[in-house]
Amino acid sequence: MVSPAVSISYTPLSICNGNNNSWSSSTSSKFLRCFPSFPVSSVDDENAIRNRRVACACVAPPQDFTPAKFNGAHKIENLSVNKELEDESDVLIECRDVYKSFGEKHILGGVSLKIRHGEAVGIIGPSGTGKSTILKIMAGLLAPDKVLIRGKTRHGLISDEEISGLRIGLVFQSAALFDSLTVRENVGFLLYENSTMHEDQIAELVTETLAAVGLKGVEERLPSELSGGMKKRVALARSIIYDTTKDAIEPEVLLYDEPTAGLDPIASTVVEDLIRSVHMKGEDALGKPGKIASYIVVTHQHSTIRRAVDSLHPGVWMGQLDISWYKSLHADPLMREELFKQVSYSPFVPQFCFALFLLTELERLFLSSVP
Ligand SMILES: Nc1ncnc2c1ncn2[C@@H]1O[C@H](COP(=O)(O)OP(=O)(O)OP(=O)(O)O)[C@@H](O)[C@H]1O
Repeated sequence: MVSPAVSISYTPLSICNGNNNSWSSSTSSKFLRCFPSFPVSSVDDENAIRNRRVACACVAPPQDFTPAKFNGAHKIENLSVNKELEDESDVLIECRDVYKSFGEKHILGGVSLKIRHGEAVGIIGPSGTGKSTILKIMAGLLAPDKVLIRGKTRHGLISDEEISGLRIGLVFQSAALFDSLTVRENVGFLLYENSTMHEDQIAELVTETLAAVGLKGVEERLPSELSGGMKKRVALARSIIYDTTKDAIEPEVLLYDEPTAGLDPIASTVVEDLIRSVHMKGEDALGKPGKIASYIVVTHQHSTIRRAVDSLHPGVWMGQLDISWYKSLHADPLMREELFKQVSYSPFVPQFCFALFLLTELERLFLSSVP
């Protein structure tokens, strides 16, 4: 299993997205440039917006954390260098310098990220910055313009064959159920189409999988007869069902695109807890351990960050779970406040929090002075 240690400077999943960036090829050194650029770029806010630059903060401290380590930039560099020497064998997906444009619109300008085994990672950022796009690229649904994507055996553009090297599930923002198919047919779709399993076997497995996400007796309903929250749970069930007649073909990585968008707080909580429960560190509604090794959640909801990515348990902060936050320089101020609030709850990172807080306040002061 994974090395849980994550330092401020190390980026288990780091996005730095900017057309103008001049990072070097090493992931860690990219982040070193990215992080200090946070307040500096704010000085050139117009530029930052034009370049759609997304800065990232990775706030889980390393295992051997002592507050003294977060005294200054030189410390951050040292930590980063240490991490660079670490074993990379637990990296499930690595994207390096992913570029994507739609016509004249440059959406991703050199995004780099790593997903390690066991990580639960959140991605936040304003609308239109390419969060869904990067998920689709990772899932192989979109071809990037220029890229190096590594997923176990996978290099370059993703093909079906290569995907078999790493099993990825994607839960779409809209649930994306087939309206004319029943819940059973939706959840078992892949198995009906692609497996040698008998129909009764699939039906049984569908019922079991639905029960794992807390849904019972809805197998024969149409999607139009479900609430928004139920649809999301059906979509989740569809993404975690797998052919039990084969060895290990359940997805290893699940990508959630705004899984709680449009849900009320209670329905959101249910989905957030489900996301946790299907992770290998969780337990599903039937009490079985989850099978998903790692997941990424794109979200705009504070509660989802808190519940599905960041549980403020000290263990989390000590590295049982890696947490990354992405934030835009012009991000939703509430989201940013949430980030700092959560960070500052942690007794382990007071100095880092204080530094971030100061930087934010400085940036805010500067922005408020811009006419
Ligand atoms: N297939 C496509 N063709 C053309 N433009 C696209 C396509 N997919 C996405 N875009 C554009 O790319 C940009 C980024 O889209 P994306 O959905 O990745 O953003 P996002 O960060 O996930 O936004 P949101 O938070 O609103 O979901 C948007 O401006 C969108 O219009």
